[in-house]
Amino acid sequence: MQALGARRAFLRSSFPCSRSSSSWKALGNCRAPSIVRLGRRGVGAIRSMAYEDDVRLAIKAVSLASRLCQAVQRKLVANETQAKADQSPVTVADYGSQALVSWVLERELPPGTFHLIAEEDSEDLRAEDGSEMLKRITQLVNETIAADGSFGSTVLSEDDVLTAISRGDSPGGPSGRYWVLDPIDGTRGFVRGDQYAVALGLLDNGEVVAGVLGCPNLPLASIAANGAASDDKAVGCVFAASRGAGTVMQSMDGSREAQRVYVSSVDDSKLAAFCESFEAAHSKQGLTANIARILGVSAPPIRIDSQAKYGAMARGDAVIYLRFPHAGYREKIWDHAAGLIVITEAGGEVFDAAGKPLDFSMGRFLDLEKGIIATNPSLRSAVLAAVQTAIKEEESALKGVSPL
Ligand SMILES: Nc1ncnc2c1ncn2[C@@H]1O[C@H](COP(=O)(O)OS(=O)(=O)O)[C@@H](OP(=O)(O)O)[C@H]1O
Ligand SMILES: [Mg+2]
Repeated sequence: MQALGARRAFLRSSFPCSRSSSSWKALGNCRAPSIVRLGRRGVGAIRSMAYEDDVRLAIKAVSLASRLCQAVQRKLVANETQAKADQSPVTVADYGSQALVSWVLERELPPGTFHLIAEEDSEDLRAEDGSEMLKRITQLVNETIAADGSFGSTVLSEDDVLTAISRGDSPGGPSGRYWVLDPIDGTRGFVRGDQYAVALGLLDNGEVVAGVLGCPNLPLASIAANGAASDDKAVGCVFAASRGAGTVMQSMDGSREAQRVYVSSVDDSKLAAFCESFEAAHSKQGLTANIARILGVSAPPIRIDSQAKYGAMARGDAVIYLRFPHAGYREKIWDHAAGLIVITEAGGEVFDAAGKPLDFSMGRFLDLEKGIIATNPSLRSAVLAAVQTAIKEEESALKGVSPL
């Protein structure tokens, strides 16, 4: 059995102290919180300390998985893609990412406390024709662990990899702690060579309390549609947030220090930029264009795959996020858990088309009213009103009657 002291020692050796002045870095100072340092942040800051170790561990797990994904994306070969039952592409990286995150969390968390809700399962890999892919995944996982250097001479067997992937089958629910993982969110973007995210959230009694987004292909510089093109071409961002502690962004390779990021405070919707899914099949782009028209938004939409959108918005690249899946689609909690807290801790709000908060307490799915919206508090009521007007117009058009 692993002692808690040993776990803390691992986390500290994995995330050495930093000299940054950001409040997040204060959490990494390897000292107990003092009442003086908490200052006016008060109870919020105290609550955040409850998830300090969890966030460090999540950053470690997501960073490892992001490195595996980045390596695979850079040399993606055709035979590493197979069709899932729903026809979306799944690659060795999806499985490798899930295996790594699951393995790291299980290894470091106190025994009996690890529960994971994750997108992939191991069924296809256990079938006879999955054996080549399993071999390749195991090799990738072991290469990533060896290159990291902080796990000694650990080597995972194929069985270890299958077990780690299978751990993601938790049903979730309203009580207890659940980790929520999308090992590659935006698989289509990943395969296309565009944006994707490794998204890991933590639920405590049905609420998202911490989240980390690894965005290996996202530029560190702003991608705002109307911003000047940056000379900074570096990519690879990690966003981390926990309740009451704010959101930070750091570079994936550790070359740039973590900095606090904030949702834009723009309060005139005409000056707002909005982001949405890259894939028209994933969100109604006609509806979002109408919402933008009602709001007077003139900037073109920023279309990016995955929860990289939430990360980009958390640092101010866009101030409105709109997602309206076509009829019949049920949202999964792993597509929004990490992104939600990255946005809310950066000062934004996330809600559905009825203005209600998202409910993560009902298992693997979110049941919500028609869509997901994020923006800042100043724009909330205008955006919600525009969404509701546009939905009414859409419904009327479908019925062939005037909305008035
Ligand atoms: N039909 C349909 N409608 C709505 N959403 C769907 C649909 N199919 C898939 N998905 C989910 O969308 C996830 C990708 O997120 P985005 O839609 O934001 O990105 S993208 O535009 O697809 O690139 C994507 O996440 P991954 O499966 O992890 O890639 C899916 O969970
Ligand atoms: Mg996803």
